[in-house]
Amino acid sequence: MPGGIDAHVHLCQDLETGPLGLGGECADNFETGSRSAAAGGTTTIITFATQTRKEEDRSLLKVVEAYNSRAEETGSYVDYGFHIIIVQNDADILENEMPILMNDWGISSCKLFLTYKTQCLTDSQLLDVMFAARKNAITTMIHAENGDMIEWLTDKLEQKGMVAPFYHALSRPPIVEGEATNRAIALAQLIQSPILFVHVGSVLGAANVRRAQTMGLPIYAETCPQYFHLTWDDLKRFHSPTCFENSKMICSPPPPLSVSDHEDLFVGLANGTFTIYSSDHCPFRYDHPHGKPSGVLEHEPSMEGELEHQHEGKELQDLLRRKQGAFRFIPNGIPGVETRLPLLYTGALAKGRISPQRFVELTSTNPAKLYGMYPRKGALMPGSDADLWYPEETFRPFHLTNSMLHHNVDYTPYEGTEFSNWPRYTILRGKIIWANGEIVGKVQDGKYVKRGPSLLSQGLPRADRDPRRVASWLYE
Ligand SMILES: NC(=O)NCCC(=O)O
Ligand SMILES: [Zn+2]
Repeated sequence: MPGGIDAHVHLCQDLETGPLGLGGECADNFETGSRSAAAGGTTTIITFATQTRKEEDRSLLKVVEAYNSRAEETGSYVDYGFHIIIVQNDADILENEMPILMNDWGISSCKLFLTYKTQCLTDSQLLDVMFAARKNAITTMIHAENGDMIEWLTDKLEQKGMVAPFYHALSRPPIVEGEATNRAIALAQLIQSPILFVHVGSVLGAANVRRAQTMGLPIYAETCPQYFHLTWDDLKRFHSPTCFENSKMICSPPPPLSVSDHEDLFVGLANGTFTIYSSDHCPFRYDHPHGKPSGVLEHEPSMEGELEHQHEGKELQDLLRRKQGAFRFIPNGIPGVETRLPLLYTGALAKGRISPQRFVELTSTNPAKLYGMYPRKGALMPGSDADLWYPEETFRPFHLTNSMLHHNVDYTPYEGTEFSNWPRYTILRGKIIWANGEIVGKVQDGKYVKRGPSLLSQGLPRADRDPRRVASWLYE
């Protein structure tokens, strides 16, 4: 199969993923994250360069340079690129720097947030950035959750003492994604802009996407393994519902309520509602004070009467065993770059839910087309990069343990899950980098990928272009 392209990987990133934009420390750098990608059959990753609202981050170009130097510091086992996360609607920057991002850096995608206090944009700010992106053939990616709903519900849950990790999902019921996808679709429709929803995790979100697609709007959606392999029950997997260890399963949007949601989402994988399948690898350690334990350490009531120095090793683990913390302070995100392809193989392809062709589209060809890398990437054709992965022809299923993985995270949400296949070889531009369970590539093998415009968003949408209904006149 063509090498996997994982278009949603957080590495070396300053992550501010709590409802108030609280940060956690990203556990993987380009060395460990790309090593994990290679071992899971992925040959290209697109990671994030993140603007903040600090004055020194006004320039998007400076942000990209800084993130690129993080990649160059260690090197990468697989090819890599960046999406730019934009959190300001600075007119000068958008006008002057977007063309340079596109033409000089080959960064043809930006990500915007409808949640997280430190990142989220208002509707008019969203329109500013989407409009600028559209004019530069840059694809807009949207994290679609209604931040105000989340914050309001979080406050109410806290007032009732419902703060354990298990309650994280109650602060983000499906309507949170439902409202935000609807709103972003309306904004995109208004200014005739293509958008891609990242990590769609609810049946409601998927239905909104499907309805927009049926109207002929250029709306695309990404989904991720956690929405097919975890449910709300996994948020109480460890010991008791109030146990802090359940923070290991916290990501946003949360896993769906039940396996019947999985079945509905599998339909979206098969019928094209979902364009791409990425990991949203967002790694936090459980044994690190700036990883998941922030959920206890940042929560004053949990820390009342505790000694200040209880921040490392066994003492930290002991604290986590005793305290439930509060989900508000737990960084959102779970690891998954290595398990992405084997999980889709096991859960969908091997079970006949999707065809081999669809598998390749979701994991490689469509991300290449969507993010301007096709046909260099995402295809087995003369002239394409020889990026491949080989599933085993006959394979004895096994149960995963975290020690088998190559990331720098001390757990996997899929501990104990049975896998019915795993890559025997991963090949990057003709060079074997993973063979028979061993990394055989070098951390300098990966190269930066300069991307072009999206192939999926070229041309105006077929939907209504009447200037009395939508602002098509903007482009005249
Ligand atoms: N998805 C998630 O829980 N973490 C990644 C950061 C984000 O929310 O975009
Ligand atoms: Zn996100």
